[in-house]
Amino acid sequence: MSNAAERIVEPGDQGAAPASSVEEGAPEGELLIDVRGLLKTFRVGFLRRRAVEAVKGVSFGVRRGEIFGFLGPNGAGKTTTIKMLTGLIAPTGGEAYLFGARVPSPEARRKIGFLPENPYVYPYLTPREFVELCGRLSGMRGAALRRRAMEVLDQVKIAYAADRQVRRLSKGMLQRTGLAAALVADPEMLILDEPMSGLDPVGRKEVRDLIFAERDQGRTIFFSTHILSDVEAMCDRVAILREGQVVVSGAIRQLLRGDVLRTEVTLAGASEGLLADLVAKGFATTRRGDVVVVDVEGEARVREALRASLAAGAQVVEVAPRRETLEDLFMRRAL
Ligand SMILES: Nc1ncnc2c1ncn2[C@@H]1O[C@H](COP(=O)(O)OP(=O)(O)OP(=O)(O)O)[C@@H](O)[C@H]1O
Repeated sequence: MSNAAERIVEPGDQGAAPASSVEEGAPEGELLIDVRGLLKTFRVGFLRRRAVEAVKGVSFGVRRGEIFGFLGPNGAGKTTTIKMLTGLIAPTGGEAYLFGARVPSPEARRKIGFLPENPYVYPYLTPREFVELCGRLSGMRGAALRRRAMEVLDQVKIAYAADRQVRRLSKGMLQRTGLAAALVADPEMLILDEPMSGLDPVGRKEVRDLIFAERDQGRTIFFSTHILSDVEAMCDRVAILREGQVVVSGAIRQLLRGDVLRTEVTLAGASEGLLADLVAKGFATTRRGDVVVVDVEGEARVREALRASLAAGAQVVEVAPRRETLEDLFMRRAL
């Protein structure tokens, strides 16, 4: 599929920085992140220097008020791109702008709350001390800082451990402390590198809700992940990265095919004879407990599967149309 709101980059296409980092047809709005043709090559090895092209001409844009997902498998270049955006490392080529200022920009950096991939939190500080320290580094002071620090610790549900030393916290608790630190200075935008990592299912849901709540408060959120369902459930727009390049970007609603791709027909009481007949007719069948699921492509084939099943005395438990998911798109485009 190709439409105006989707940009597809062919492998090897590392041309000059594009004139616009946002795909045609994307909603209007102030561009808070504007990445154009960003490149990063690392030199590795001591005696024989080898080049690792981590980011090979990445472009995308994030508008004010969006939740933007930066998606890609391990090693795709997400963290390297985020490090360049936040000024932690210098690009080898290309340009990136935050709030209209070319990075690295200390003024733009002050408007951002950043959660690194593995937040380093001083082990002998407590979450309260660490978050207050981050607030002080952002110019906050006194009672207002103390109040705000407790407020964000409470928001990320770590207030109960506010005075425990960080070295005694679990990975998920550390992640929450890092999130509180990103929020403390009331930033206009959050840049979160793998915010759900290390969290259990309840923790993931809480962080998802927190991201929605922050967006409702007017914050823009850019986060990286390799978890497709998080992106599908949360993001307005995405960029999918593979081997250092954006392979697909656009609005989730426009990227996913709205039409029915497949239908799953669930049968109870399907005899071995019926299963053999369905397989002979070219249907894929899977036994799940005491039911059988028949995977059907195309409406005419649904009727054929249903006719054969009913004629053989099976009971139809469910007929479920399946639309394209982000996982399907990812498989189609990113692998
Ligand atoms: N400092 C470095 N020196 C050499 N190579 C590096 C360095 N940092 C990253 N890389 C390489 O760059 C590539 C991209 O890594 P990066 O960490 O940006 O990927 P990622 O998409 O964030 O992956 P993950 O989801 O596993 O965190 C990888 O091949 C990685 O080994």
